[in-house]
Amino acid sequence: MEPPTQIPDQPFRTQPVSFVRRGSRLQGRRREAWEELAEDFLLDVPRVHGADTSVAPGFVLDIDAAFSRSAPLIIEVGSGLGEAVASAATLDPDRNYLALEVYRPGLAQTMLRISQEELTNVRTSQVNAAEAFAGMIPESSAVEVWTFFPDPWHKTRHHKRRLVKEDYVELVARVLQPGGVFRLATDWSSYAVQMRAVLDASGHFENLHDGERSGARSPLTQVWESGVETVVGGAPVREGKDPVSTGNTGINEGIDTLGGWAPRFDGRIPTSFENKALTAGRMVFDLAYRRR
Ligand SMILES: C[S@@+](CC[C@H](N)C(=O)[O-])C[C@H]1O[C@@H](n2cnc3c(N)ncnc32)[C@H](O)[C@@H]1O
Repeated sequence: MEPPTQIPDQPFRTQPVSFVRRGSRLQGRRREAWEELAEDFLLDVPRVHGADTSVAPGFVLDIDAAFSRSAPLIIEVGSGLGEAVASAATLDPDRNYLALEVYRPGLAQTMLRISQEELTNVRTSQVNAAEAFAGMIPESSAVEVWTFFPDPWHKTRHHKRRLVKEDYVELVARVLQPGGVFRLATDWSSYAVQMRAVLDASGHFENLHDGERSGARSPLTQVWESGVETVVGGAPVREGKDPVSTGNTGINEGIDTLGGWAPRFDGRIPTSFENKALTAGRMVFDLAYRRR
C-alpha cells in the first residue's frame, strides 16, 4: 500500500474551508469556563499570523504529554457542544479523546462538560481539523477518527466547502493507524453519497459494511422514495424563500443497489443536532471504514 499523498506545507490559506467564523464571542458561563478551564483542557497551538484556527508549520503535538499518559487515541472532528465526546469518554476511561472544533462557544461548552463530569481523558483544540491532520497530529497516532454531522453545505456552488472530500480522506488516512476506524454520520443523502463515493474510491480504506443495507433496506432508497429532503422541513427554509432541494445525487437514483451503510454506532449518542434532524423527519446515514 502506498503511503498517503505527501501533504504540501501550506495548502490551507488558499483553499475554501468547511466553516465560517461565526459567533466566536464568549459570554457568561462560557466565558468563565474558557478562562478557568482552558489551561487544563485546551491544547496550546502555535498559529500562523495569529489566525486562531491555524497551525504553525512544523508544530507536532506530543500526544502522551498532552494527556499525561499513553493510551489509544480517538479524535472527534467538529465536536460541536461536546455531547458525543464527553459521553464516550465517560464510558471508556481507558482511551484518550481529542475534540477538534473551530467554534469557540462549542469548545467552552465542551470544557464545561469535561469539568462537570470530572473527565481526565479528554482534551480540546480550537483548530481546523484538516490543517491539524496535515502535521500537528502525528502520523498513525489514532485508533479512530469520528466525523459526525459535518456541515452539509447544501448549495452546489458550496459543495467545495464540504469537509469530507478526497483531500480530507487522505489526511484521515495519514493520522489513523493501520486497522484504525474512520466513522462518519450525516443526515443529508447527497452528502452521504459523496462520503461513500470518496471513501470507496480511496485505496486506503475498506468499508466495514460493504454491500450491507442495499435495495429497499437502504436509507438512501428510503429517502429517495419518501422525498423527505425535498419538502419543507427537510432542508433549511428561510422565510420568503423556497426550500432548498438537495436532489438525488446518487448514481443509482431510485434504488440504492450499492448499500454499504453501517448500523448506528453504539458510541454515538444522539446530540441535540441529530435530534433536530430526526424531528424534521430526516434519516441518518452511518458509515464505518477500516484503514488498510
Ligand atoms: C453541524 S455541526 C455538528 C456538531 C456535532 N458533531 C454534533 O453532531 O452535534 C458541525 C461542526 O463542525 C465544525 N467544523 C466545521 N469544519 C470544521 C473543521 N475544519 N475543523 C473543525 N471543526 C469543524 C463546526 O464548527 C460545527 O460545530
